[in-house]
Amino acid sequence: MRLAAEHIDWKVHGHRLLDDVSLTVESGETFGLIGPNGSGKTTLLRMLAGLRKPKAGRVLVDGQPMSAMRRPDIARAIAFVEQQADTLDRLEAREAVALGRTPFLSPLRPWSEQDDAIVSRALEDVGMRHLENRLWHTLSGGERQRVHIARALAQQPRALLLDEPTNHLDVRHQLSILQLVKQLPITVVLALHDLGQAMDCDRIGVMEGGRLIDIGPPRQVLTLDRLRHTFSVHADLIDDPQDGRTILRFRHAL
Ligand SMILES: Nc1ncnc2c1ncn2[C@@H]1O[C@H](COP(=O)(O)OP(=O)(O)OP(=O)(O)O)[C@@H](O)[C@H]1O
Repeated sequence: MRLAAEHIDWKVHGHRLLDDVSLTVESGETFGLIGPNGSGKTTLLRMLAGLRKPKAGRVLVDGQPMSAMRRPDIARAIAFVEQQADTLDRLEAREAVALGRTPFLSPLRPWSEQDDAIVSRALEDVGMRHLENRLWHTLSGGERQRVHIARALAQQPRALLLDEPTNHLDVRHQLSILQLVKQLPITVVLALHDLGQAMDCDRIGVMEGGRLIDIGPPRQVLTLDRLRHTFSVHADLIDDPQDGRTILRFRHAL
């Protein structure tokens, strides 16, 4: 699914949080959104997920204005894993993931074995099958994060939006979740703080003060100048002799 933002503005109390943001994420692409704290990444993701309507500009889903789409159609097409996702206190992990099937259920289309299989697969994909009967409040931060991701996967969306998905994860799960989402044949937009992880995206966009100031392949965008001016760090780019890939080495804050 192709997801686009056209000249999006968003203001709160006269303070402009998004300023004329235009962006197209192609079908099947893994797109990383990076930028310092407060630069507008979450706000933009919420617009792309249809949770907020832009004050000016529009969001397009396969060329169709999102504002003309029905809510259930948006819910079936786009899954969003937020940074501070809801607590699901009285639910077991499996029940929480099963919520991802909600947009597909109706009196004419009740819960089926197929839904069960999709939920099991999603739990498997995030390495949470063995904890599927655990109550939400007994899960660790990283386990909860993986349940949220599984719920989004169970939705079988055509676009998956993730706000700092690796935040609470240990290094093994960071790598496995990123590998997993990158392999998905769907459109993925990730807000990321780890610029090393951003290096693995197909393209990245840089947010600064509510504006999308650069967009392109990671190596082209993450220049030493960009790291200095937008992220206020002094870094070096080092080529890994083993596979030729670029490693970021952060030296110090400016
Ligand atoms: N409802 C709101 N009212 C006022 N200010 C808001 C509101 N929502 C967000 N902001 C402000 O808008 C700016 C952008 O916030 P946003 O959460 O989109 O940034 P971000 O790039 O995702 O940041 P982070 O990396 O810290 O998660 C911040 O300065 C934030 O304080």
